[in-house]
Amino acid sequence: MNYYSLNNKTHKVSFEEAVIQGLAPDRGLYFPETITPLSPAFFETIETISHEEIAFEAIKQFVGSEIPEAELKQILKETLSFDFPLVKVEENVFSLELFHGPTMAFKDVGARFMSRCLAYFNRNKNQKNTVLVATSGDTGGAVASGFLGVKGVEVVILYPSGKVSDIQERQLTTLGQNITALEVDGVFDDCQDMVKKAFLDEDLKYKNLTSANSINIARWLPQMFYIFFAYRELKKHNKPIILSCPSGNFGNICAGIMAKRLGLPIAHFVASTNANDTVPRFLEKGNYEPKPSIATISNAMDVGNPSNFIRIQELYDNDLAAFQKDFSSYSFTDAETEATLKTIYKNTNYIAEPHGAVGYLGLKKEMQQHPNAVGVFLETAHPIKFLDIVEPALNIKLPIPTQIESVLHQEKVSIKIKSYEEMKNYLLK
Ligand SMILES: Cc1ncc(COP(=O)(O)O)c(C=O)c1O
Ligand SMILES: N[C@@H](CCOP(=O)(O)O)C(=O)O
Repeated sequence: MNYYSLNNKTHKVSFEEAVIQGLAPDRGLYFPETITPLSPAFFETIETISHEEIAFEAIKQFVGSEIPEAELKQILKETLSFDFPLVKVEENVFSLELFHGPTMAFKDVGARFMSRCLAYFNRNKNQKNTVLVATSGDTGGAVASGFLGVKGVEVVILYPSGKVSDIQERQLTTLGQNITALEVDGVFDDCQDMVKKAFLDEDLKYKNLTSANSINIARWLPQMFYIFFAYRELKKHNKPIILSCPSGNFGNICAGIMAKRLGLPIAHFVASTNANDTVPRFLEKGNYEPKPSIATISNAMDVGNPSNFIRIQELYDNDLAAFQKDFSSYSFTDAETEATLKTIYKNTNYIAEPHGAVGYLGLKKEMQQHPNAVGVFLETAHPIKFLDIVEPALNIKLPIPTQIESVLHQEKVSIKIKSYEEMKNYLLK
């Protein structure tokens, strides 16, 4: 399979090159040259197929022959070694819990898949790669865990100082070995801009930089799997499906749209955002006007200029009317989010966290227009990661899961930086 740059469609690379480069030399995101729907027979029997087999069917055309079938299946087996439960929250409303992996964030799947693809491509090479990653909270921890100890790979994580939760910060600053955390005096968008700028920097060419953000197709595409897993469980309801993704950088919802292009019958997508409302404003006014990100209690979605929006526009061929038919986007305040955490708990006993609560709000709003539908919102992280918000809001004490316990008493190690030049100096050292 070839991938083209969204800045120049004549620039094409293989899957391997796209994974190793991360971003195209012209700073464009890579996008698959073709998307071929899966056979109707696959969807007819999906409820009888294992997660690993579903994932293999979904991803194989995007990898092509560059990783042999047996190795790809092994990568998927290791990547998907935990549960993705679909939990009924209320009549016709389900939460797809994506937080049962090693760092309790939905990024675990993409990070584990990408690290294994990179290790496969590097198996006979004597070269080093530097993986750069910008995080607003969760990607950093998942990438740190997914790449820990991977031979020939150095990981550098940029995160906005003071804008991630305590547990998120521990997850990305305490592992050591081949993982370094750079604490940036700025917001997430500054971190993402620094990562993108580094790819164009001739002085850094020899570092073999790649990205482990959703910029990288091997981090982004596996996020399609979740929507297949949800459909596997929801199919029996025989109702139109509404999917709400709590959205920040819009990689997850964009992967959901890819799943629809593969034939998955999702009736409508909802991108639910916090106060960072660049996409809801676009849908309302037709102008894409990014603005600096605003700090909220759903901090991992504090993104003012969502990197994947350009991929979504490509999927709809920049046709706003077609896009609006399939897709809505709503923004919610912190007060609404916190009130919703409380209401869900009071009415159903379900413990959500701020990102999931934003997803729930968007789902409920959209479902008013689809009374015969069944809805699913993504619970993208475990509530423990936001205990400062969840515990006082619900007046409960959350037990500490084992995945989190191990980082709680480790010492934070980070390097504070203020500018691109400081990051570059660190990389050149
Ligand atoms: C917990 C959580 N929820 C939601 C999101 C938003 O996902 P996306 O950036 O793919 O829109 C993120 C960030 O990736 C996250 O970490
Ligand atoms: N929300 C993310 C931000 C980066 O997202 P990505 O999917 O584009 O890597 C985070 O939690 O770090």
